[in-house]
Amino acid sequence: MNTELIIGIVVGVIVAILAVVLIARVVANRRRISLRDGTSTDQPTREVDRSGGYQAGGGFTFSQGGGAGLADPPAETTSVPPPTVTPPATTYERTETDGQPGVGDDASVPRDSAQRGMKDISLPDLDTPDLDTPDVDTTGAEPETADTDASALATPAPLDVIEPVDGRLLRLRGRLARSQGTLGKGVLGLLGGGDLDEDSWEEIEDTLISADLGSATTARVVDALRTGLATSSVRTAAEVRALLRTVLMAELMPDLDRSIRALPHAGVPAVLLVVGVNGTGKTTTVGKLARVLVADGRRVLLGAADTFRAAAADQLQTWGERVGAQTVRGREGADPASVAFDAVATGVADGVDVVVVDTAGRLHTKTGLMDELGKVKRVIEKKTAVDEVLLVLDATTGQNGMMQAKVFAEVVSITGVVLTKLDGTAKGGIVFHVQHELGVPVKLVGLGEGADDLAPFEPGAFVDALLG
Ligand SMILES: Nc1nc2c(ncn2[C@@H]2O[C@H](COP(=O)(O)OP(=O)(O)OP(=O)(O)O)[C@@H](O)[C@H]2O)c(=O)[nH]1
Repeated sequence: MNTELIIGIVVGVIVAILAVVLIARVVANRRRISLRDGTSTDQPTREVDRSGGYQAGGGFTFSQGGGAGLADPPAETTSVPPPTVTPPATTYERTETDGQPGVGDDASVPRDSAQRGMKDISLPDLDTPDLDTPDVDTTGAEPETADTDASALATPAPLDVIEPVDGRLLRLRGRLARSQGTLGKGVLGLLGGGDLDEDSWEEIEDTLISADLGSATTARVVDALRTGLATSSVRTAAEVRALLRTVLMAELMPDLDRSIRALPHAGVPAVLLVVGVNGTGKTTTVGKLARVLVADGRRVLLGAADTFRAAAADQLQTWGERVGAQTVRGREGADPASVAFDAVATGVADGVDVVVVDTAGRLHTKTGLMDELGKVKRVIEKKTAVDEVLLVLDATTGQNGMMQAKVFAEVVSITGVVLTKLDGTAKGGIVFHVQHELGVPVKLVGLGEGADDLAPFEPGAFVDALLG
């Protein structure tokens, strides 16, 4: 046997031994992963921000639409540096006091209103000549019973000063602190707590489910974590955190277009329809969004198509007066579609940049909701396209919120989600769930009752806040 052959055999044996050792390590890692030999999660290498640390780096991004549901990319974008103005403490009446809002049979009647019954909700007569009128200002079209009133800047209320300067999101630090507890600390604690056997993985699954990630997302996250831990040399708390961050980021679909289609196009205003169950924060969100748009130099008109509750229109008008946005409202109990139509017609005639229409979500059957919202959208579209349909979901309602989302998604084509009250829940996981279920991005988050407590949703900042 010559020397070369011997060397070849020796090298081959060494390579084979190394391969066997490597495979054995991977298999062993899959079975048992211990993080004890690294830095413990009890002693994190980075300083934990107990405040929650939700700090989106950028501002709001607006784009041109051209009709809700169109896949065209935005033609123009602009960023608004977030204002730092500290708003006056403003609290609005909570309409639900005895349970979570819902759609269908579980939707409860608000204590302050029962003005409009289901008999008023009928399918629209799309051939109504008034609604087909191309320009309400020249023809005097007045659809149905709208009896609208455009109340504008003439109101005596002083305008809010909304300064488009940095700092808004810094002020929102700490609002997600409770979410961290469950998702971030919970999962990181389990991952770093010692040997990961099947019981540990079940606990991790339970933690993710209880944070409202939903079963499908939870299964994917757990699978990705198991694979990541088995195939990489993750040992320290920092490495575990980095792996969890990567896995959660991937689940948040960071590449989705989260710009708000609020810029005018082809000489007509952008139209945003804001929908959702009563009490989720629709009117508040419309008001907060109007402030951001006005701060960006846009002329904004608000449409109070929530005619179910008189206080809702008052509330919206107050927001409008504070920021200098015109409000078109109807009389109590008026046909919401007519009010929406009048608002959009007024916006077109006045040459505003964006019309934001607030709607009622207080309907007791899915059919009623479908009739009303479908009608509102169709009637607006007789005037111009609806660029954005924002579904407002209350993050504190958890799975009930998901059920609402599905019902609304069946009724109108949702283009974005606003998740409110994230400041008051340990269930931030609904962000993951809702995006996967609806296939539309969470675009905005509400992090408090204050006028400036609305933030653009940024996956990276959100995950960082969850992980602490
Ligand atoms: N903590 C917190 N509260 C919020 C947030 N957004 C709205 N709210 C509060 O939620 C309550 C309901 O808000 P509204 O804007 O009236 O809700 P709505 O969906 O318009 O309700 P209806 O007009 O009854 O259909 C109010 O007390 C708001 O201040 C948020 O992001 N965080």
